[in-house]
Amino acid sequence: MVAPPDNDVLWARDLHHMHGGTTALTGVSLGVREGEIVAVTGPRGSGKTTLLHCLSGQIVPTEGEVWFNGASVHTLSSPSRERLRLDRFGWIDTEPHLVPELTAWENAALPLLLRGAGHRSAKNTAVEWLDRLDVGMCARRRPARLDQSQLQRVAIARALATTPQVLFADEPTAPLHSADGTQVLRTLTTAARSHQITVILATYDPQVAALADRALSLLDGRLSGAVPATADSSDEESRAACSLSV
Ligand SMILES: Nc1ncnc2c1ncn2[C@@H]1O[C@H](COP(=O)(O)OP(=O)(O)OP(=O)(O)O)[C@@H](O)[C@H]1O
Repeated sequence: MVAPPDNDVLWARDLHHMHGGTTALTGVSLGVREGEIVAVTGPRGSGKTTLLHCLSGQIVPTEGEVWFNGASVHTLSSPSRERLRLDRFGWIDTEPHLVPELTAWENAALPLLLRGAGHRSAKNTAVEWLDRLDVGMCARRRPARLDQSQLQRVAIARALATTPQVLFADEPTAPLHSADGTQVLRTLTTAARSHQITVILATYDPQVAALADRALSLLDGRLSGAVPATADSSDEESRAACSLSV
């Protein structure tokens, strides 16, 4: 095995992955620096979700290596990968997947409680993040009483509450309408920048990718291009505006 470069928080070499008989990734290599926001773009079925699952240790690639902070992930046992995900990574899915019996703040506090945080401190942190995501007023409501946008904001608060070293987001704004999705994403990227959280963001939407520092493009499981994401001046303005409150 070849050790990764020192300045990459995440590094993958020659990833191949098969789902049964379907090839999902073919020879993908990449490095991500600490605090970087990287968009993984590509059409449906191009391998974005599979790449995020391999990088976050949810699945072990059929071939290839994944390294986090200079340590190999692909050789870890399943419980060690689970521990790594709980301690260092955050995950935002397309669907929020909240626990229906818990209130919004209890959902947002859950990863902190699983890490052993005290009840009061976990609640305070969860409520702070709900406030930042404009759903503080929903803190005591259960998921059944929240709309789609509020549910996804709670899921994002839950992912950010632990201040993960790397946050993986798989089409996080797909269920939201365009303006709401853009606003949620700007809040997420601004929060990540101000807390030095590395973000790997899968999206098929070029406007979403434009909020990242850099975009990688997948096609049929292969990296087909790496381009600097082009943020326009209104994005820069909104980043500055959001940084005041997040
Ligand atoms: N669990 C699975 N079983 C069988 N094939 C799968 C499975 N998951 C993904 N695939 C296949 O692997 C390929 C890559 O899928 P993947 O979900 O990673 O792509 P994607 O770019 O994230 O697509 P989408 O945007 O639709 O989620 C596709 O051909 C898909 O049909």
